[in-house]
Amino acid sequence: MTTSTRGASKVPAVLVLEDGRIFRGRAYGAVGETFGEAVFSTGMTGYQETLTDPSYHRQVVVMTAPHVGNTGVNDEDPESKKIWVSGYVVRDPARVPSNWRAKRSLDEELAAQGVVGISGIDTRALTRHLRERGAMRVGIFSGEAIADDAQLLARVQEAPQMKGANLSTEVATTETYVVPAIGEKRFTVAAVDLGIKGMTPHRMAERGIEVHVLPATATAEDVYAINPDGVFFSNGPGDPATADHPVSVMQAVLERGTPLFGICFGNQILGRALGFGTYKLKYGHRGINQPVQDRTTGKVEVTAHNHGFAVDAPLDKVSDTPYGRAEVSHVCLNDNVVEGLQLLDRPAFSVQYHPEAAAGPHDAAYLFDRFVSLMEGQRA
Ligand SMILES: NC(=O)CC[C@H](N)C(=O)O
Repeated sequence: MTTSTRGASKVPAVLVLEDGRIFRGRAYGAVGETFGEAVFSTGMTGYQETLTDPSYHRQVVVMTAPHVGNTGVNDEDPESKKIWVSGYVVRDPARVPSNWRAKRSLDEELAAQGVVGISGIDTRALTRHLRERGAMRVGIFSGEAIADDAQLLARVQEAPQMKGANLSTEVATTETYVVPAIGEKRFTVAAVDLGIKGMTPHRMAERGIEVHVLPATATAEDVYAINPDGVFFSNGPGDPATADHPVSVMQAVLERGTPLFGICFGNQILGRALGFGTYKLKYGHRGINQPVQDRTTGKVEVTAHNHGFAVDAPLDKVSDTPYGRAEVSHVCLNDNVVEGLQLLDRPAFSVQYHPEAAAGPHDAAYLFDRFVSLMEGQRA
């Protein structure tokens, strides 16, 4: 393991928000420039899993935890093959990473993957700004990329918006691959990859499921070609209002009544498939400490979130949909945002948060068992 002290970089860097607010600090990771949607994560641990979550594609993540990089980077925790965040913002990077699994420092890893970051800025003030004004476009510029403030601001204002962005095919697999069941194989699941995290098929494999991970462009024929016991729709980046293709595939699955489970983007797609709308939250939910109530049991769980959009469905009544009755099964106790949906007449449900929870609490792991029960029910 190396003990790089690059965390104390002297290269100047500047962060420019689209509304003109500017923060000055030092380069962290790669030196250069980057653009994205500024969002904050309240997770105090699990930065490797955050960085490698494909749902963060085109987002610049601000860490509210003041110390980042303390445990370095290992080869076991990534959720995908690369870092997906488009930029990274930290208050006080670790100078000397220390952990028995660490292979290199976070600063080195960001630099090696060409991810531009900034450190040494007041992340608390930045987070409060985003919470008050809402998530917005941002640019980070370091070293020679720094120019006149007005020029940088103009470039940030030209960057693409997250609203209306269709991004799944930019992050998903292009070839189907199979994650084998661990132990005895009990079920086959077709998982439509819209930006899937590695832990999700793993949580299924642990329950005897052989998971066929299909590209985001998979058709209903592709799904049924593997003769699945259940169909899964993953998390993923972008605006669910653009996900017309997965919505139509999901409608075909609902039509046939195959057990169906969706996570995050998958929940938004179920919402749309049932005829509900989706909308952009002011600043979203990102972190591993969000309280959610499972209204089917009354239990409250602490959960991992990463979403900037949400489903617009009534909380207080059962809705009639083309696929039978549907209800909101889970709700966020901070702000009453819809966190889960379930059908009452067909074996289908979804959650807006992350029961695979890496990093994070394991309170919601029971949802994978619910999916298994639906598949068992279908066989009985
Ligand atoms: N993690 C996810 O699947 C995120 C879904 C969607 N891109 C959102 O921001 O709400």
